[in-house]
Amino acid sequence: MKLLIKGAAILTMRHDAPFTGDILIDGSRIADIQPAIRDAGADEVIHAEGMAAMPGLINAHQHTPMSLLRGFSDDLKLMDWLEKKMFPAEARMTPEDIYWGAKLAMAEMIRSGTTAFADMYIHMNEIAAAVEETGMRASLTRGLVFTEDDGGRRMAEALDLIKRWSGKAEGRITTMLGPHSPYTVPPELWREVIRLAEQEDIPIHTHLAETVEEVALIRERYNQTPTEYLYHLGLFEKAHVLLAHSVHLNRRDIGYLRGMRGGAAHNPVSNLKLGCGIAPVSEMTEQGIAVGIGTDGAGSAATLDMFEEIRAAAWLQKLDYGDPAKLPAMEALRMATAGSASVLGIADEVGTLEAGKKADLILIDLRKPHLQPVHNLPSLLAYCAVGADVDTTIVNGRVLMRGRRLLTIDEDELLAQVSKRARRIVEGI
Ligand SMILES: CSC[C@H]1O[C@@H](n2cnc3c(O)ncnc32)[C@H](O)[C@@H]1O
Ligand SMILES: [Zn+2]
Repeated sequence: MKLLIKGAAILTMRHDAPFTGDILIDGSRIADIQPAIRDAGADEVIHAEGMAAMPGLINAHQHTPMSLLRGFSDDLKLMDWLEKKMFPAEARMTPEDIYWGAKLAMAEMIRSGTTAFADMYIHMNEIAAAVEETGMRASLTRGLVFTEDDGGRRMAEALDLIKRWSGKAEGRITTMLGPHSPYTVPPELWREVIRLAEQEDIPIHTHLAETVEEVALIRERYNQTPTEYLYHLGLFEKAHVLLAHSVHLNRRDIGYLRGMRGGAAHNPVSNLKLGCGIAPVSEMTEQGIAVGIGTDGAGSAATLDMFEEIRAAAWLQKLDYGDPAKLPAMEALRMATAGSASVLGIADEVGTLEAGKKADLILIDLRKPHLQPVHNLPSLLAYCAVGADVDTTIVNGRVLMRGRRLLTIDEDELLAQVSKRARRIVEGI
């Protein structure tokens, strides 16, 4: 199947300068990308004059089923929010709830231009099934919270996920191991996970240094910063690691991350809403550490619109330094595409628009008052666009949304399932 996109304003992310041109997709990959592609023998043509084409956004840290908990509990400190509200609600979620919650998140992501995401949660078989059906790309992780002995059940589930789903759904699914954080997993289990990750070459997805309370707790327990603690366990040397949040890192901590495989997933809106702080993403990138952008779950972030995150990331760096030159538009867009792809370990395949790469891309309709005139395309996309401006979403060469109509999800059925399940889960909590 050959699909030709004609006349778009193309931002490849490999080069800074946009150009007007055509993109030829053959099967799951980009076959050609040029100012004009003639006689390509395409089965289908999308006329994209007036639209921008860019790589699909990659949400580098998510808990998809938490979309069921959106708006249920806000304005609390992280630990209160997790322990008093989220954990009790999650304990009530059935595998079917997880499936529909994940699908709700995927509908929102496809609608707002996200083509791939990294997810950490429970009941991962149901999430994997939803990924297979919706056509998205995902890195899936069974979250491991070892607050009490569970006889190794959670670890067995984590390994089962990896065995069952790595490389599945036409190669759209990858997997990681997911020790939740330095404060919910004891050192002996961290050692076991790191040993396994090194031995089997499995990446690790974790939360790091999200709050000052976490920093104080790890200081009290181990007399180290959270980053120092994981460094001394050998984490950054032995595995590819996805570090969600990474807010409270000092200069020495950033030094421990230099040369690591993977990188940090910056979650600016969640950090703002939970009052956590501003992650030192400019220092990290200056030190050669890859940084991607994610939303965190909709329970903390509110929406899964990556355009909001791109904007928040840029605003926060400018504010933090009192310098509007910090995190310019192009760099913020690159963070949410190529940066996230590096953190997920899929940068060879996605994150930029290039012949030979997987065809994960979006078309944004610029024919709107808030997106005119087009003086500078990266500036419009980073500072003015919203998820609802996305017209078309393509993953692995397959069109998942066209003209804002979802093609792999029955939204009426989805919304009916979600409303009845969400009410039952939170009742009385
Ligand atoms: C065991 S699956 C993942 C686990 O993470 C919880 N979670 C959601 N948001 C955050 C956050 O910002 N920091 C730490 N943990 C978070 C979620 O509720 C799941 O229980
Ligand atoms: Zn999280």
